[in-house]
Amino acid sequence: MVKVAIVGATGVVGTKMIEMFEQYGIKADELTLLSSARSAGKSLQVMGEELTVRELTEETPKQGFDYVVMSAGGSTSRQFAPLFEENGSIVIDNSSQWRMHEDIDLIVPEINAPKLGRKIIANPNCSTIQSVVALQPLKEQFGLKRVNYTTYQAVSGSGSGGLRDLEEGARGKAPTTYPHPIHDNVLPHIDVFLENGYTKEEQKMIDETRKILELPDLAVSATCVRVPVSNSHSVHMNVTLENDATEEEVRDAFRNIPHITLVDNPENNEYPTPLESTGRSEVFVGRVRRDDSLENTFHVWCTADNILKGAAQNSVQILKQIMERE
Ligand SMILES: NC(=O)C1=CN([C@@H]2O[C@H](COP(=O)(O)OP(=O)(O)OC[C@H]3O[C@@H](n4cnc5c(N)ncnc54)[C@H](OP(=O)(O)O)[C@@H]3O)[C@@H](O)[C@H]2O)C=CC1
Ligand SMILES: N[C@@H](CC(=O)OP(=O)(O)O)C(=O)O
Repeated sequence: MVKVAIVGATGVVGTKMIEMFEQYGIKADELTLLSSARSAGKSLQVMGEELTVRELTEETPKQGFDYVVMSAGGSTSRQFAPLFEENGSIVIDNSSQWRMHEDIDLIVPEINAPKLGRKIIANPNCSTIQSVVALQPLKEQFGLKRVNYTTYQAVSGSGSGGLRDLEEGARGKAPTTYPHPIHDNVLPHIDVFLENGYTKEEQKMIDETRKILELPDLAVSATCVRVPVSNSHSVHMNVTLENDATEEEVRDAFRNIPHITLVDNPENNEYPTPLESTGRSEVFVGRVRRDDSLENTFHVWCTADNILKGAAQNSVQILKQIMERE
């Protein structure tokens, strides 16, 4: 009897998580949907069945779940993930709370697998996931020396509040999630500002890239920007390789990888866009070109569905990876 719980089931990520369970054929004999008191009692359709959402309380972890997938924010994960772990559950956590802890695995299934030292497994930051998926073949074929990211992040990354600010902002309503209007605007500000002048989102991209790619000394920098796009993040990567390559060799590194789609025909106006990435499982790359201002350096443009590959899909892939191993 396999018991699975989804915490944050009513959120933007949680709702997609339910769809991903179906798509990835996750077999649960008992599925429990959890939220805060706000949504408890609500009904959600899961694989043709109506399930009632229940409130997550300190008693819930004692119910003996085998697997728990959490996407309910950092403070909920901080409080509850260890309680689930103590009660024997394997927890896949979508928040940034545990990612950089030394004994916590930070997993992108196309790149690495959990060692399961701890029963909490962290799902990386959304912009980082799509970026490392694109960087991995370059690392394998040419070696990586340096990466500079600039992101163009969709409002769905801020959950239902971000989507509301964009939609209602178009009708002149003041924002409640962002400090400035996002409609007709661009904000060089995602997550909180740190003492070093970077935002936490930028620092997450730097730290998590090094951890996932197992390159602790990789030179990485990032500027993260919120744009008035509903869904799918775009990342511009300026990548310096250890060994030089031609533009075509860099493009070839992306070809024939099932989870990467190369779209790079500028002569026909063909390149990845967030609109085309939405609803798709792969990471898209294109606009590959040499950066003549630095040795062995290339520009790569990358888009992906931040709620799918950046969150729900990656978490469910981790769950499947673990279930198939056990
Ligand atoms: N990998 C990544 O980069 C990403 C990670 N995330 C993570 O997932 C989280 C949720 O994102 P998203 O779905 O977009 O946000 P939403 O605001 O759309 O949804 C939040 C969900 O969390 C639930 N929740 C909030 N507080 C509690 C609580 N105390 N106990 C139980 N449930 C609670 C909400 O329940 P209710 O309906 O009752 O309010 C709701 O289901 C983020 O905060 C982030 O940590 C999100 C996007 C990308
Ligand atoms: N920060 C991401 C979403 C998110 O929740 O990220 P994290 O899990 O790293 O806090 C965005 O706003 O697009």
